[in-house]
Amino acid sequence: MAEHRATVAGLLGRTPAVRLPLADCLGLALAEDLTAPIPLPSFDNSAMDGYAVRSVDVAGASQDRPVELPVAEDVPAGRTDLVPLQPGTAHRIMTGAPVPPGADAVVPVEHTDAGTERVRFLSAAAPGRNVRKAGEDVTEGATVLAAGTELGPAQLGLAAAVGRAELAVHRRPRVLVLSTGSELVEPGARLQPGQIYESNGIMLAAAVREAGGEAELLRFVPDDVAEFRAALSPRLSTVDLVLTSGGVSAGAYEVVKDALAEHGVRFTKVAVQPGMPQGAGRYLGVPVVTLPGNPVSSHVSFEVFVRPALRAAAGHAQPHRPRLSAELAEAVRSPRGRRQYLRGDHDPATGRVRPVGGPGSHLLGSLAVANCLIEIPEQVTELPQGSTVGVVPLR
Ligand SMILES: Nc1nc2c(c(=O)[nH]1)N[C@H]1C(S)=C(S)[C@@H](COP(=O)(O)OP(=O)(O)OC[C@H]3O[C@@H](n4cnc5c(N)ncnc54)[C@H](O)[C@@H]3O)O[C@H]1N2
Ligand code: MOO
Ligand SMILES: [Mg+2]
Repeated sequence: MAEHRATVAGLLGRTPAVRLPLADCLGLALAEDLTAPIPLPSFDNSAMDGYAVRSVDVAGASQDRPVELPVAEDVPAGRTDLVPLQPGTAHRIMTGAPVPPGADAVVPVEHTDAGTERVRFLSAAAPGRNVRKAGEDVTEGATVLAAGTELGPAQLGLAAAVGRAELAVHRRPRVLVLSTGSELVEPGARLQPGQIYESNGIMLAAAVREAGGEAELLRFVPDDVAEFRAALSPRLSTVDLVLTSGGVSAGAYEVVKDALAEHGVRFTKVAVQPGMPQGAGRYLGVPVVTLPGNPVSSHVSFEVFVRPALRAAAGHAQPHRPRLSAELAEAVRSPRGRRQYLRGDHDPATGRVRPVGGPGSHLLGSLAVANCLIEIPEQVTELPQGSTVGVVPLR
């Protein structure tokens, strides 16, 4: 299990760094430490709409004994010429506008009569009140995001706030998803007896994209070695990974195994259920991971082996999904010797998880209503209701 995971992870190198506009960086991993060329805030500014004052000038002001000052300047946000505040005067100031030199507090407009020529203060203000100090959030030169950080909305906002228009990020890994099987038919077409609709390709391509990769999908490769190689070869030069589904177990017509084993791709049985038959290696120099064809096996083994490897290749410092502990809502049994990934319904509110569907790796219906995988270790055969189990939320 751990060995196969390491093999798959070892196949993929980091994708190169590229500079992209911020709007194209969502979900990607930073390829550089982001430092702040300016502090944040970049200048002392007002937290409130009101009046900038010297706190000593409004000391003792109250509802009953207002203090009145002349309004010498009007400072909206965006005003760039800073006029110092003279003692005994006030500047009308708006939220985000620069606090003038000489002022040490802002009195909110609600604590005044809102005058424009002269203003009456109905309360005092301690020094520093409602002033957002330069650098109190981010100091100039500080590393604000480390390389490997996933760029979400807040991280992109911060990059813009410190003045960056572009960032160096790892480009998305390019994955060719190739589903094999002579029984597979395009969804929407008429099914002959013995045929099924192709579903792994669309599922795996979506999983690749969800993991942060780019997917090219090739869906109807028949169980024929020559046709399989012919489909694969012209695409090898443009992809970082080939991900196949089907044709890897023990029967006849195992097209993936038959086409790739002699080229050095290693096929093994991994002590995991679902997802036992696996293959990994290089075909003509290009990393290949071969997933079993049963839909649940395909999905789960993508989650367990491929997703973390893809995310690590894309530069993510945290390639794994978070793993939680939860309380089993019902007892489970598990065969010895293979780590089980049961499909589960996890309720974060109660911390309880209930297995959904059975262990069969064709049970796509129950996979689709599950929101997590429940991990049962290899040596565990029975767990009573109320046991603590590891849970990997899938969405
Ligand atoms: N004698 C043995 N038989 C099997 C073994 C074994 O060890 N000995 N392992 C079983 C396990 S476990 C799995 S998992 C499957 C893996 O099979 P393959 O990877 O060879 O996949 P196929 O035989 O091509 O297909 C299996 C199953 O999945 C359906 N399938 C395949 N591709 C798609 C697709 N793109 N969309 C929808 N459904 C797909 C296919 O029709 C089969 O029903 O082998 C067991 N057998
Ligand atoms: O490993 Mo198979 O994936 O048990 O169904
Ligand atoms: Mg097979």
